[in-house]
Amino acid sequence: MDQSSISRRFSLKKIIGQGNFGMIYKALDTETNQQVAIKLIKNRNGIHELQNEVKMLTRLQGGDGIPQLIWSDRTSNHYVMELLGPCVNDKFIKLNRVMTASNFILISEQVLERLEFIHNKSIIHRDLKPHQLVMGGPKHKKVYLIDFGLSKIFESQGGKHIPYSEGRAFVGTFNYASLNAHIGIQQSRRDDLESFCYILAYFLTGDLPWRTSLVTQNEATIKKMKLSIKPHELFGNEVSLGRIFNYTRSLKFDQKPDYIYIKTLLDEHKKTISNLNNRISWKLKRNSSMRNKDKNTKIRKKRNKSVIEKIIIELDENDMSVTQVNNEYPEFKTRQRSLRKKMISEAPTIDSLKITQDTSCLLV
Ligand SMILES: Nc1ncnc2c1ncn2[C@@H]1O[C@H](COP(=O)(O)OP(=O)(O)OP(=O)(O)O)[C@@H](O)[C@H]1O
Repeated sequence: MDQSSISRRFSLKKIIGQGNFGMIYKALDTETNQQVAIKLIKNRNGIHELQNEVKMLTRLQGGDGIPQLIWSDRTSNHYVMELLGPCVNDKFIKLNRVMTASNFILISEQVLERLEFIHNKSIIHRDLKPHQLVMGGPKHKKVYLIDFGLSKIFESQGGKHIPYSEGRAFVGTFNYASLNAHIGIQQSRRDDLESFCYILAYFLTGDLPWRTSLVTQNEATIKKMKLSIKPHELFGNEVSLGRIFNYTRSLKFDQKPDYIYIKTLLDEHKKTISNLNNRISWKLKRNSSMRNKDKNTKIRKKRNKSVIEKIIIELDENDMSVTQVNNEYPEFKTRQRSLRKKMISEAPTIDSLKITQDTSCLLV
């Protein structure tokens, strides 16, 4: 399908999200009369990530909690996918970073399932963070994993794992990256699982040890803190969660994680929860036994941040929660240059979006 037919088929409505690379638009698919989401790169530098994302999503199609790809083209600066609901992190922030114990376990289990699925498809995510978890499916009750722009295939069809290497450029997000990612070791399945642990700690306690002050919000300090971090500093008395962290840190570079073992540890945590719901719900009941906030007051650090500091950290207005990608990153550097050149010359820019008077947009 060429650019003109896509402009006839999809009518852009409004911006519903944006990240480093892309703008996400809500749009109407006039062929099916369905609401869809269109990811359009902000500028031509994002073309590599977009192309990579389409490749990964194509491989992952059909997976539970993976956005359905509706339209894509190798040379285009956008692709169309199913429209999802609110971002889990936005919901969490709106609730003053308090998550019910029930939501916590349901979300954790689903994220683990997504990771096992993508790993079984030979893909590592490499940029896992709460911002990449979006509610979707019927009544928005399911957790979807999004943003595969930095993902990578870690094994060949014959099952040969990518080789261990050091001195890699950092790729990912400082607040949630594994220690090895900071050190420059080639990432593998274990790194996704370590990021998973940081997400768990963030949802459980409302913060991460390096996220509590602007003084610690720099890469060198985050890396230093991750070097010596102990499970109880992340998870307090939640021993089974701490054991997940220890396990992920013990994994060898090319080792297949034992997802069943991790699930067993999540189950142990689950047993301590009363009032367990079977579906994720964002209606916060004032029932202390359901609130991680009350359960984990000890590890919720006393927050005596200044108002400005609080705003900067909580809105993730510093770079530590923003995806970092080095333009010199080898994978993007070694892409077929001819194809790259072709895409860059053909790809329309965001300027080619015309906003019509009724504030809906059209791709022209
Ligand atoms: N299919 C979708 N339906 C609804 N909202 C979406 C969809 N995809 C993404 N979003 C929203 O848009 C936001 C940005 O999307 P995404 O993370 O893919 O962009 P990005 O530019 O790759 O971000 P990053 O800077 O993390 O790399 C998400 O956090 C989410 O809130």
